[in-house]
Amino acid sequence: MAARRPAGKRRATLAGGAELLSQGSDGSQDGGPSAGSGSGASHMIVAVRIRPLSKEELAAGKRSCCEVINGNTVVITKAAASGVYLQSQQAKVNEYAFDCAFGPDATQSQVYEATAKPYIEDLLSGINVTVFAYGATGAGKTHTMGSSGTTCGSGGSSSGSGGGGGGDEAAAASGIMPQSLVDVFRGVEARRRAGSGARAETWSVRVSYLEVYNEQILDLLEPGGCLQVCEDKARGVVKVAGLAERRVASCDEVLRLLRAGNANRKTEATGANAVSSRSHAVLQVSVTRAHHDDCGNDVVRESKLSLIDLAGSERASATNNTGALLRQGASINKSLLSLANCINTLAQNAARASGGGGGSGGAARAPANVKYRDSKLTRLLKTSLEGRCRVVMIANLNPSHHTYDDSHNTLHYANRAKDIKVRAALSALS
Ligand SMILES: Nc1ncnc2c1ncn2[C@@H]1O[C@H](COP(=O)(O)OP(=O)(O)OP(=O)(O)O)[C@@H](O)[C@H]1O
Repeated sequence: MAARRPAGKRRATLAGGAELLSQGSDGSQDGGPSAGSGSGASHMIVAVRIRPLSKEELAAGKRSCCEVINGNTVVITKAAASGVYLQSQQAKVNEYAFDCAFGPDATQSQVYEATAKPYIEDLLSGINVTVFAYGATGAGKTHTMGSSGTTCGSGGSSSGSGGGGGGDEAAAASGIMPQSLVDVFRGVEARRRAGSGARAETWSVRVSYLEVYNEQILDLLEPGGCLQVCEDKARGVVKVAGLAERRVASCDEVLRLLRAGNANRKTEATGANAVSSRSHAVLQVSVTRAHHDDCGNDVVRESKLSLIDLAGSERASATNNTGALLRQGASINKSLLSLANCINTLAQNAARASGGGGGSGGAARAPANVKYRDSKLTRLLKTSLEGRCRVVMIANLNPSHHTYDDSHNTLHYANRAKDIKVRAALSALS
């Protein structure tokens, strides 16, 4: 389903040393997840998912303003105001092409298989992988990520048979998180069996779960005070000091932790969603492989899968929020705005590095400074966005013509994100 990449790619280097893969002069895009494996160059995969209108929305007369064509293009239409004569008020149709796009009938497993699934092998080879869901409030991010923590059944057990058809079906119905976890444990188990010979490999999986709420980082597994982000520049890693990590042996165990963590997560009923996530939630799954090399030295390699359910972007006028909800909304929007700014700067730097403009007027200029420090969210995502990582962004849309502006903004945002190129590298040895 992902668009394939034609030849003719160019490379450039970002501030901070991240290597970018620039867009071809013909505007062609790099390949989708299926194109990336090992430590080769790849870009940020951007997918769009349009959720179905609910019965209530249909009964209230809401109609869809966007559709998917050709498996990768979203067409969004702004209806003309009735009885208008001005050109500016007439119907507008815009088209945006992505790596893949899913309409309201797409299943959870179709979305997973075309986005995150191909990168699980990369994770097990030592490459960091980040998947995040973006979109307005009520657009379907939590549904897509499966972050409400449904079961993955016996298919997710690292010590199980690897079969567990019923469990697999349950996971497949439950979004990116459970489906990724099933494949992580299955892959670890396969490698454990294959590597249990001469080199005495050991594998372990640990998880942490945090939220960024009102610009504070809070541990969802062991609630307490606010935590600080710290950066190990030498190793190019960002860490959260004091964050609890639990060693886990199965997918079901992770989902139990996820459900317990969700009980601590901030959700509220807003004007736009009855159960609106008011924080950005980050589930990190660290996979560690330890073995002896040919000289008998201990070698430890760790890679992280970061699964992120962002809080919804929202317009105060649409949500009718007041007081604390309004302040939360402002904080959510601030961090999403700083994420958008980082994405814009990275995209401009990529365009400049390729001589493709980005406002530079031709000659390549030094890359602009990317303002990761503007929010906790961008500080956390720094290493994910600037390279050494596989990144998947799934932009979610509520198709209602009432939320046209939100959907159009989301498409615009996702379209910018398409231009960020990241290069995966084997994670630093720990
Ligand atoms: N693909 C889908 N198929 C069926 N129902 C969906 C789909 N996506 C979302 N929904 C439903 O739409 C509603 C809003 O979805 P969800 O809670 O995932 O939105 P959200 O983007 O996470 O919102 P917020 O940012 O406010 O937390 C929920 O009732 C959810 O079950």
